[in-house]
Amino acid sequence: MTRNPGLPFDAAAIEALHVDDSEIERDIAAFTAHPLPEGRERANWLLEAIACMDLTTLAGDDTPERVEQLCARARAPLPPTLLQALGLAPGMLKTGAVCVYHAMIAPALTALAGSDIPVAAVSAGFPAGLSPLSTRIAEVTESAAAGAAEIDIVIQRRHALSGDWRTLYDEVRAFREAAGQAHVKAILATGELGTATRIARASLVCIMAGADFIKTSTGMEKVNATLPAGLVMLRIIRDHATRTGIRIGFKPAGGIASADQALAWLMLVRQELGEEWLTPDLFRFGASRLLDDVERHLEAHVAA
Ligand SMILES: O=C[C@H](O)COP(=O)(O)O
Repeated sequence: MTRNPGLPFDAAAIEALHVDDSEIERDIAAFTAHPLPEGRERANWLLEAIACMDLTTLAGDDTPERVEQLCARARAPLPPTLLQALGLAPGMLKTGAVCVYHAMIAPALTALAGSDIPVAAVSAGFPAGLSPLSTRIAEVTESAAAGAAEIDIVIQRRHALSGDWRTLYDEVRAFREAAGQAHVKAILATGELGTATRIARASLVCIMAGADFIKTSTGMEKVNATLPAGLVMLRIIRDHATRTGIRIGFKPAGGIASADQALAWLMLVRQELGEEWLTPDLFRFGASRLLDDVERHLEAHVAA
């Protein structure tokens, strides 16, 4: 996975960003008019969705046993018979990562020992990001020290809502430093940011501050991952890659529970960034329920 070195804070570049909400809605309407892949192509994309999935459990009643079961599923996401029917050898398919709260990092690491599946931990006051900055930084430090290879930090929405981009930049930069060698995914909570321009600016600020990935949502907002918000983020990632040559990852998360939703996200990323972005290094789904529906659709494909 590539590391984002970040850029110095650039107020002028942030203020210069304006995105027309109606233009985004229009572009999404045109995109959704295209049919989704069918047949074997559809099955192949669904397998890619599994490989790019951060298989997630973020519940107050999580236990080590539940996390062990999740990790077993991350190692072997589909039943052997289905895998075989799809032409894949045992062990050829795994999820991109397992995503848990800090308290579940240790059981996840134990359950994933010997595999190369990374543990991602949500952090920085997840899901609202409203605890003191020192507490949020310490949480990131502790999760990295506990062995999380990826840290999903949430931004404090009020900085974006009030246009305090410097404070947002400084905080994400501090999380980046606290994460050490771990990769940082910055969660924007786009459903709470209100406008396309704000989503674009928050995306750019997190990228400037050194986020390796930008992620739509925590899964806990009233509005989670939406295609219009995703489109805005993808275009910021594209512009950044054009200007700097640095590839930032993208993680839609929250409410993505059906195979058709997953396919739509994959096709949107392919349209905006190209197929080279559709690898676990640059693209992840954050999802707690998606795998069940993807499995059902693959079973139906094999049975057809
Ligand atoms: O980061 C991942 C999200 O919390 C997952 O949301 P979900 O439970 O709606 O799939």
